[in-house]
Amino acid sequence: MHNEIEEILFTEDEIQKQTKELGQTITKQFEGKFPLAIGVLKGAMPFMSDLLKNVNTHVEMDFMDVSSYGGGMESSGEVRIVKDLNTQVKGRDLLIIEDIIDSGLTLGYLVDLFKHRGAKSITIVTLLDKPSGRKADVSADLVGFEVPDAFVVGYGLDFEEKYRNLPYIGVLKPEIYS
Ligand SMILES: O=P(O)(O)OC[C@H]1O[C@H](OP(=O)(O)OP(=O)(O)O)[C@H](O)[C@@H]1O
Ligand code: HPA
Ligand SMILES: [Mg+2]
Repeated sequence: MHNEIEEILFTEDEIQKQTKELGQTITKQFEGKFPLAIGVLKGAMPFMSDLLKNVNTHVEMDFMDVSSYGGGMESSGEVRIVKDLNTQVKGRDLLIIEDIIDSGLTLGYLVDLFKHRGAKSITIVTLLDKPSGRKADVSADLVGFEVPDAFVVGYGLDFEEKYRNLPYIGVLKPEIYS
């Protein structure tokens, strides 16, 4: 698996350090509130797990499974709900947790949906931001790292459902996806 990676962009240590800082910021922002932390499956799972261990105030957790890449490298442009929340968002402070914002179509869809459902506030935290990919006018409130215009894998991010279990973020060797 590791020999299929061309370059490591962010090491496990760098991710852990950044995650700790994001956790501290979120702690300050939500102290005394009881936000609903929404992990966007599947990609956000490792980041959500590490991030929330660094948040020192009460949070409720829920998950939404949406998919638009179907395993490949291009968004179909159609966001499909695979699993909805179990929790009502009306009147709640939401913390949406993403692994990456690329075209922004996934996040744009979720923000519209949660506004429509009557969320009190929506805060977005993403481990990675790829501004060069943007098609929808959305941005995160908190960003771990900015990534260049490349398809990245690891730490939750997949190519054809593989590489999510890498402990770092990297770029695949071209022969893997060509
Ligand atoms: O900004 P966008 O272009 O919409 O891309 C970002 C979204 O795409 C990926 O999810 P994907 O649909 O691949 O599902 P997965 O998390 O199960 O891999 C990623 O985890 C984000 O949720
Ligand atoms: O660069 C990416 N890698 C993996 N999944 C993704 N989903 C959107 N962009 C990406
Ligand atoms: Mg994916």
